[in-house]
This record gives sequence, structure tokens and C-alpha cells, in this order.
Amino acid sequence: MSATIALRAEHIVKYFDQPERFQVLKDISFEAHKGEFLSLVGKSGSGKSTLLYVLSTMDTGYEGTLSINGETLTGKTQNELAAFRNAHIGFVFQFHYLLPEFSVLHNVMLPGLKLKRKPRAEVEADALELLSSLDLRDQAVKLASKLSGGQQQRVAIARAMINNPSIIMGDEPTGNLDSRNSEIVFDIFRKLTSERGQTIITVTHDDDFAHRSDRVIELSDGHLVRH
Ligand SMILES: Nc1ncnc2c1ncn2[C@@H]1O[C@H](COP(=O)(O)OP(=O)(O)OP(=O)(O)O)[C@@H](O)[C@H]1O
Repeated sequence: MSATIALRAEHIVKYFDQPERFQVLKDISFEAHKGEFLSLVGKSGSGKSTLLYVLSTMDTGYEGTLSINGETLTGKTQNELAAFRNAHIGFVFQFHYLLPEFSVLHNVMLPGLKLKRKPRAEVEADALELLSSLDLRDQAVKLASKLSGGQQQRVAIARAMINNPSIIMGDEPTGNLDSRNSEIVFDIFRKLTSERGQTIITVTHDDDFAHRSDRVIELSDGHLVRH
């Protein structure tokens, strides 16, 4: 596999069995390159979230093959996948899922402490650096619940980045933000791809956001219609 390919999906097919069996993903194949900023768009119900769950390794009930950074993930155990995700994939959701009763700093440090790749002091230094780069250094000791929605989403991005993942996946990361904060999140993603070579794959309903990214992948009724 070429060194520049961050993610490869080959012939992904998925069925849901309830209320009756239907094919939700229909032979999806594409590659995402290192440092590429991809938007996944499509009408409601077209299969975007389902595909993102497959790509993020959280859903293993599919046919086809998924590889990230040259490593084939299809067929691995849940424990292996959980370890892989913590080390290689960062997640940013529409709702940030920060722990409200913990400080901003602690929220950002948590995935780093869980990975145990670095001593605590180093994880803390990394977290503070990330917070500074996202203009949140002054908020570090505040409780996460005390921040504005836009600030909380930036904290969620810092948390997604603490283990320096090669891929960041977003499920409508700007869905809950006003246009100014959406713009800030877009600019952060753009900077991550250009300065750190990270790959971004994000589901979005925001046309402006999608068209300013590097490439738009569109799903229609479970098919990839544009990429
Ligand atoms: N767990 C499930 N069991 C059965 N059907 C499901 C399940 N999850 C999703 N679906 C169905 O699969 C289809 C695709 O859903 P999915 O959530 O991937 O769409 P989406 O494009 O992300 O939609 P939206 O933009 O509204 O979030 C829809 O018809 C949905 O009803």
C-alpha cells in the first residue's frame, strides 16, 4: 500500500436486519490520502453515519475490507480495535461529550492517560500546548461545563488530538455551532491537515463547509455517487 494512503475502504457492504433486511451500504470503495480533508455528504438516511461508524472501526458488522495506515482492520478483535482507535483515530462529534465535572485540561488529557504511551507530566504538557494553539490556554483549569458551546467544541478537538492521531473523524462537528464557530472549527481542521499531515473525514450537512474541504464524497441511497 502506498505510504500516502491513510485509509482504504474496499467493497464495503452492510445490511440492517430490522425492521426488515435492507442493504444500507452498497459496495463502497474509496481511499483517503494523508493530509486530505474529506467531507461526507448526502441526504438524511443515505448512510453517512453508518459508513462513518464502519470507517472508524466501531461497527464491525460489514462485508468488504477496511485498512488504515496500511494495517488491515477487518477481522480484528474488539480489544485490538479499541487499542487501535485510541492510538490512531480522533473523534469529534456534534455533541462534544466532555465530562462536565472535570476541568478542561483533564478532559483533554484523558485519552493520553488511557493510552499510557507517555508519562503524565508529558501528557499534561501536550494538552496545555494544544489548548494554547486552540486559544483556550486561559480556560484550562475551568470546569468544561462553564465554557461556551464553541469553546467546548474546541476542547473536544484538543481531546481528539492529544494522542496525535493520523485520522480525525467527525460526525457533524459543526452541527451545533453558529457560523462564526463553524468557521473556527473549519480553520482548525484545515490547519491540522496542512501543518500536521492529519487526515480528516467528516460527515456534514453544511454545504459551505463541505465545498471548502479538499474532496466531497456523496452518498445516495447507500451508493457512493461522487468522490
Ligand atoms: N441500527 C439500525 N437498525 C436499522 N436501521 C438503521 C439503523 N441505523 C440506521 N438505520 C437506517 O439506515 C439508513 C441510513 O442511516 P444513517 O444514520 O447512516 O443515515 P445518515 O445519512 O447518517 O442520515 P442523517 O443525515 O439523517 O444523520 C436509514 O434508513 C436509517 O433509518
